[in-house]
Amino acid sequence: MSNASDNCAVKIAVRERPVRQSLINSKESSVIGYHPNPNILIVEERPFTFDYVLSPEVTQAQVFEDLIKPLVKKLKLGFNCTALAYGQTGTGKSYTMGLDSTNIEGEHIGVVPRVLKEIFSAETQDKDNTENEPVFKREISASFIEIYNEKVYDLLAENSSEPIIAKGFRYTGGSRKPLTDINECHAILTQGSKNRHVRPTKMNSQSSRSHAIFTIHLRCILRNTNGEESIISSCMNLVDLAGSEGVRRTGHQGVAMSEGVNINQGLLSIGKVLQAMTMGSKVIPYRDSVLSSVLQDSLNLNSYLTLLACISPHREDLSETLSTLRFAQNAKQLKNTPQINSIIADIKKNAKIKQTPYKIKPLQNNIANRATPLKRTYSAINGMPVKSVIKSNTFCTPKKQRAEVNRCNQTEITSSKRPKLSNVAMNLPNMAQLESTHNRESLFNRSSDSNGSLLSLNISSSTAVDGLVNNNHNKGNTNFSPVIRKYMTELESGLEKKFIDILQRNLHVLMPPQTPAAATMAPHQTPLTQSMRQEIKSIMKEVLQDSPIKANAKCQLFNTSEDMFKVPEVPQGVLHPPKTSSPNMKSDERVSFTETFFAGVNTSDKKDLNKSIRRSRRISERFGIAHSVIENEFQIPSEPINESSNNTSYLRRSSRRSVLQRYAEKRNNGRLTTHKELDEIPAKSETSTKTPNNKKANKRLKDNNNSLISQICNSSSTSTNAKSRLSKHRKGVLELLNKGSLKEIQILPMIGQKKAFQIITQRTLHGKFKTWHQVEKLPVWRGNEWQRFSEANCLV
Ligand SMILES: Nc1ncnc2c1ncn2[C@@H]1O[C@H](COP(=O)(O)OP(=O)(O)OP(=O)(O)O)[C@@H](O)[C@H]1O
Repeated sequence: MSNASDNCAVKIAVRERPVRQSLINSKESSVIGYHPNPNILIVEERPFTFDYVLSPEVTQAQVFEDLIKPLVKKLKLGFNCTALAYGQTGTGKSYTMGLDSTNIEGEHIGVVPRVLKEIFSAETQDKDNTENEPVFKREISASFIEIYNEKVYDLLAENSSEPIIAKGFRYTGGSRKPLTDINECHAILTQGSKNRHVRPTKMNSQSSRSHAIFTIHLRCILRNTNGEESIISSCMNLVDLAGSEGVRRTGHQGVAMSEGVNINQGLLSIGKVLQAMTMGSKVIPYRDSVLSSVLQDSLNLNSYLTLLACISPHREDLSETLSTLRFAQNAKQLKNTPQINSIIADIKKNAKIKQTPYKIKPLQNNIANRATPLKRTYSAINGMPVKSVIKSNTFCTPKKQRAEVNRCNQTEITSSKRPKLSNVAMNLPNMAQLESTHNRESLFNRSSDSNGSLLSLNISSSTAVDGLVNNNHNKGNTNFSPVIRKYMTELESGLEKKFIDILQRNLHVLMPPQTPAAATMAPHQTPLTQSMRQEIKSIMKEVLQDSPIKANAKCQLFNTSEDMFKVPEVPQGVLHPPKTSSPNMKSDERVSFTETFFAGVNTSDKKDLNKSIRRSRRISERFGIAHSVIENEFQIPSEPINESSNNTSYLRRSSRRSVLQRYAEKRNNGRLTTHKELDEIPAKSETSTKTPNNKKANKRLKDNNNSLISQICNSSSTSTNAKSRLSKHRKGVLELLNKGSLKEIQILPMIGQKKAFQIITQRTLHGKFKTWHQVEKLPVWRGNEWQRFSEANCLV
């Protein structure tokens, strides 16, 4: 057996079960091979690497020591933890987790009873250990539920045969039984295990037909020498998933078969959740099944996760074994960043904190939510790792907890060669500090670091910048200015959160350390540096772009003159109005193009301009004009302006798009291509002149597109009245939506493949769209998508 660091948030282990009794005489050799490297397992000559590889000889006690005991430590420190047993039916998941009531004592005792024993024995030790910060009170409770046929059953309830939650409802928790000693634990474990749905199958005489979740809730009330109390609450989910199974092998029919289908569906949804988490998706498909929705609070990036994949040594189980190993390997990609969120959650219980106008939770959550794999590394605050920020925001931690936080921070920083931040973690405000300030900002007040870096977010010691913050030292209450508050009430709730978040993230920029000169000035006279202006501008842009606030509001918001937001002059030679007498474009084409392209384009904004350039490409396709003509005509740069090094995504997307287009053209010609051939195809404009086959395809495509599009162009040119031109244009676009193919509809700005598909589906369902109102009411638009679509297509 190998080991992984205790600090690693995700641990993946594989355990091979012993040979089944029924096959013991077959003398068949195991399909599982072991490598000299203890982390590597070989199946059919394919190596798989895991944190722990457990052979059949590994005992239950060793499994607990290596995999679960570290989780118990984290649980006591206030982290949420999850241990998940996954694998084929009959591979020992229930045996390992200890949820099968026959193995509650002796050497075969499983994970759950061992965890409970550990918690109770640790409690006694803690009481004896005077060095630790005193735990005034510790409350342990447990809940035990199962998910059977997409319904949740409370195994500890009196009437456990009645489901408590069915699909579509949000699970809020089963009944919690308080535990005071180990005997009570055994009693509830036996009770719950007996109530589980079990059925003998061809593979396992005691096969669990449900996913079981045993949750241990721990709530510690700490009281320091001053009599101040703080609460840590955390939970540990011990999950015994039902075994994946093929109907063919279990030979099930009827109810048993539908059980199997539901089991597999639940497991599939867990796989999807883990995959979405590893990919850093914003949307995690928790709602796909009851199992994933119940595990929503434990299967996230904020908790410690140990996955135990159970496999069989038998050749007949090989495909299931490989599938389990693949599942475990995918889960290995997870990079969780656990937090002691339970303390933060408990802060709101403090009455004094409750009085503060702006909540702590949104910011904490925002930082936490940003901790996706992509964004996890740095927070917006001074490049501090998000983990450090969150941890340094925790306070009134017991000694052990603080030491743990420091250790985590230091490990992380040294490993990534970041500037030393240990003093941030060391300077955690304690309860007394909190009491003395008892305001929202105390959470963000970090002692400034020795280098005088921007770590100092101490609002009360900074000068308020241009009315942004209204300091009132006497009242001990620092707050946003009334101006900001006024506009914040106008913001939609989602935007308000975003606004607070952005402001708070940027406070260090808005409030530089007080200089002697600045101190003598009235707040509204405090000079704004160029970088501050830029920062404020970007904040405002981010916040206000979708908001209903009037344009001049931003000036009032920052109590400053309009020139702060003055846009720089249009860069020369970047984008020019159309030439009036170019032989390249027909006048009607120019009118339509100008209308479409210049609508809402802010030429001074590079980002906006780049967007427009992309749009110009789509529009040129729509008008069937070579893009080079439009580029010449309007002097649009052929490549977007480099905003920053990370702006290559556009280029990548564009090149991918062109490859796809070229591929589609080849396919239209009825020829299958290899990638090599594909690379040899010249770009679209060239193909039309060089390859006869492609020429044909191009013509066909172009004709299709342009028959509809030309109507828009022609109609625009014939009318002189702007209003009637607009209505004709709207009609033309509507016709495109009504008649266009998937590809044609995608030509429209703001319409991607998915949206085009949705529109066509709606068209098929309900018939042609007669008015724009019908289009607007389609369920395909989310948020402000409709608005953006209508603006981009000049429909308003
Ligand atoms: N490592 C092991 N050592 C000893 N016995 C084991 C081991 N693993 C499994 N077994 C035995 O194999 C049998 C099946 O195990 P178990 O019921 O835990 O499988 P399971 O994966 O939970 O199956 P299902 O998903 O169908 O519930 C049990 O009788 C158990 O005692």
